[in-house]
Amino acid sequence: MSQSAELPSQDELNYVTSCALPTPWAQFTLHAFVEKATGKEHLAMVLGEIGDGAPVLARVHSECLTGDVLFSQRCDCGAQLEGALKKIAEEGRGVLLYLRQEGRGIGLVNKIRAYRLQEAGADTVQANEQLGFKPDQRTYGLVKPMLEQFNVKSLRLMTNNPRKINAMTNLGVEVAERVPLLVNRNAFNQYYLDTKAAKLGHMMTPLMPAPVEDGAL
Ligand SMILES: Nc1nc2c(ncn2[C@@H]2O[C@H](COP(=O)(O)OP(=O)(O)OP(=O)(O)O)[C@@H](O)[C@H]2O)c(=O)[nH]1
Ligand SMILES: [Zn+2]
Repeated sequence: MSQSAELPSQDELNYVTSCALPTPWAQFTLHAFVEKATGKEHLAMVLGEIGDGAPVLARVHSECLTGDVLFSQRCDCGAQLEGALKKIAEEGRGVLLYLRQEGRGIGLVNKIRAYRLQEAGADTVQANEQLGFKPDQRTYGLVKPMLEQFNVKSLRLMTNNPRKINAMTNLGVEVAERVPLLVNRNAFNQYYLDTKAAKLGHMMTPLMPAPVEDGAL
């Protein structure tokens, strides 16, 4: 996505269709969008009446195929995805946007390259930089037109990432409340989570300054 994608515009996105999506926790409605510039297919999972003006429990989730689908313990993405859907189901109302910006925007193959550099000693930020990328290449401009589709203007946003909250505010999407989403800290991802807290500003307490031991991954 270009910088101009930060500007809210329905012109960037086609709303296509929807279907029922039963999950272990609730039956959501799955909505499909196509980004005009890239052809990328973005998704929204909706539960309950979200267009009534009251702040909506929401997760803006960036694709992580390894964590969301392949059960990777290197990160917290899969557990955050499940945790967010469970919370929405418990309340009976909410939305999860699934944005196709894998690997903080560098793509799946490059993320695997970055993981290999991390096995050689780089942290998650250094690995991106060694590959010539910014630590986080993501943009959130599509969130605005996706939410407009459902008449949602205010979020109770499940995130630990202050830059995501700022991005929403800059788009004109109100974050009425931040809901922490601290799940699945484990031996394989504690250094990654601590690096996110120390270098990317994520709101979680760094506990382990030392890197993962050789051979742990
Ligand atoms: N480049 C890169 N991307 C990663 C790495 N680990 C996870 N990701 C990607 O990071 C994205 C998730 O970002 P996070 O920083 O974990 O979380 P966040 O979405 O910014 O913040 P939260 O809302 O608190 O979850 C997904 O797109 C993952 O594929 C990594 O080591 N390198
Ligand atoms: Zn992940």
